[in-house]
Formats: sequence, structure tokens, C-alpha cells
Amino acid sequence: MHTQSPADVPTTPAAGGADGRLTAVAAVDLVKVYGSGDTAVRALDGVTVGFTRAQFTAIMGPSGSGKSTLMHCLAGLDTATSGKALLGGTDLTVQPDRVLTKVRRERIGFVFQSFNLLPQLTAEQNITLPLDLAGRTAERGLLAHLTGVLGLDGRLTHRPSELSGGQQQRVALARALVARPEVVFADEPTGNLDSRSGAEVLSFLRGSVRDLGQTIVMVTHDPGAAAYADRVVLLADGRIAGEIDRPDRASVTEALQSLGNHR
Ligand SMILES: Nc1ncnc2c1ncn2[C@@H]1O[C@H](COP(=O)(O)OP(=O)(O)OP(=O)(O)O)[C@@H](O)[C@H]1O
Repeated sequence: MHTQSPADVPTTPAAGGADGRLTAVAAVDLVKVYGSGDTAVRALDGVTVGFTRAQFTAIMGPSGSGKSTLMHCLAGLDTATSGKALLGGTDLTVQPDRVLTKVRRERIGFVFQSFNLLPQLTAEQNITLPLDLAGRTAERGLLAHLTGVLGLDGRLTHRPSELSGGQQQRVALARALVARPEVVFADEPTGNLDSRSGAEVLSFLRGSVRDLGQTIVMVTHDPGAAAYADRVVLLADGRIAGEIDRPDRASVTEALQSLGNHR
């Protein structure tokens, strides 16, 4: 593990990462304070970090370290107190709600622990919903590729209640990727799955980086899940506490122990 202070991270992340590859998403001196006065909580305390395009990054850290807050601010789901949350050249912290809604719908894919499918829609209707809302039609080749790789071809007319948890999460993965978003944010995507279904989800995410050039940012507590990523970014007390390139289970576990993972 090599540690990196925020000062070492490029300060113009949208222009490119340290290795010259383009940065898809970045936080610049991002601060988030919940509440005020004596009860104020500084959930993000000046986070500067870039997420390289076509890379799979895992965000890890002890419970309460700010992982979800960082992801929510970068996805335009939560407002920052100060600093920048850059998606490409767009600073989400200064956009009005109507722009944020459009950005989330058209430029970001989401995968949640709890699948978040609409129960009254079929699997295929769930997958194409973000495109339908944006008035776009699915690229048939990409849709066929995703449903084939995810083993959903025989399930497209089923409703979520007729699908297993693993199948529901695979529908959510297809939904997240079908619009070719600039980034997919995955929040504990394997948290509700058995180990086999979880491994399938992680293998798919890995493969989508390789085959489609997808950028993925995933919050996880699981060192085994993080080992699928190209890079782990570590948070502690709302600050960047280090990072690991080409992580494996042992290096991630050791890093978390050194940060005092209480979970
Ligand atoms: N809406 C909120 N109001 C007040 N405090 C909050 C709110 N959301 C988060 N916090 C606080 O901000 C800090 C960071 O929370 P966050 O959920 O980002 O951490 P996390 O690393 O994702 O934690 P976990 O691993 O337990 O999910 C915590 O101290 C938390 O209690």
C-alpha cells in the first residue's frame, strides 16, 4: 500500500490523472458538513480524488468514514458544503436541481444494494426505463450484449417478484449500463447477495470495464469484492487515507485493519 495525501492528487482532475489517462469523475477539496453548531458532523473534510476513465475503483474505509457521502455528492444526490464534484467538465455542486436530475438520468448509472427495480415493470422495461425517460431508444446491440452476458435472455418478460435476488441485481446492472453512462456508481452491490451471485456481479463489473470501457466506482466493505477493482481508495474520518493499486484481499484487509475497521 502506498499512502497518498490529498495534496498529491492532481488538482485539476478533470484534465487527466497522474498517468495521463482521462479522469471521469473527481472531487476537489470536497467538504460536507451535516447539521450545525455543537451537533455538526464533518462527513467529508477536504477530499480531493480523481477516478480514471475505464477503471474500476473501490471506495473503502471504516463505518462512518464518509464513503456514502462522497459517492452521493459525486452523483449529485447530495449537496456539498464546499469544493467541487466534477463529472467530466461539469461541477455538480453548482447545478440547479433540474440539471442534476437530467445528469443523473443521462450521464450516470446506479446500482444499489437493494436493487431498486420497479415491481410493476418487466425486467426488460426496468432495463430500458432510464432511456425511455430520456426519450432515447436502446442500442439493440448493446442491450443484447448485456442481457446475454448477464444470462437474462429467458427472463426479460418476468417481473422482479418472479426473479431471484441475483437475477434482480443483474437486471439492475443492465439498467445501469444500457445508456453508456460516463460512470456507474455501485453502492454495496453485493451486500444482499449470496457469495456465488455476488461473484457473478463483480465479474460482470470487471468485464464491463474490459469490454465496454465502463468507468465504475463502487463502495464496499468486503475486501474480497474490492479485489476485483483496479484500485482501492481509502477513506478515514472524511479524508483520503491512502490508496492501493491492483488490490488483493490480503492488502485490502491489512490496510483496513491499520485504519481500525470497526465493522
Ligand atoms: N443525513 C445525515 N445527517 C447527519 N449526519 C449524517 C447524515 N448522513 C451521514 N451522516 C454522518 O456522516 C458521517 C459519514 O457517513 P457516511 O454514511 O458517509 O459513512 P460511510 O463510510 O458510508 O459509513 P457506513 O460504512 O457505515 O455506511 C457519519 O458520521 C454519519 O453519521
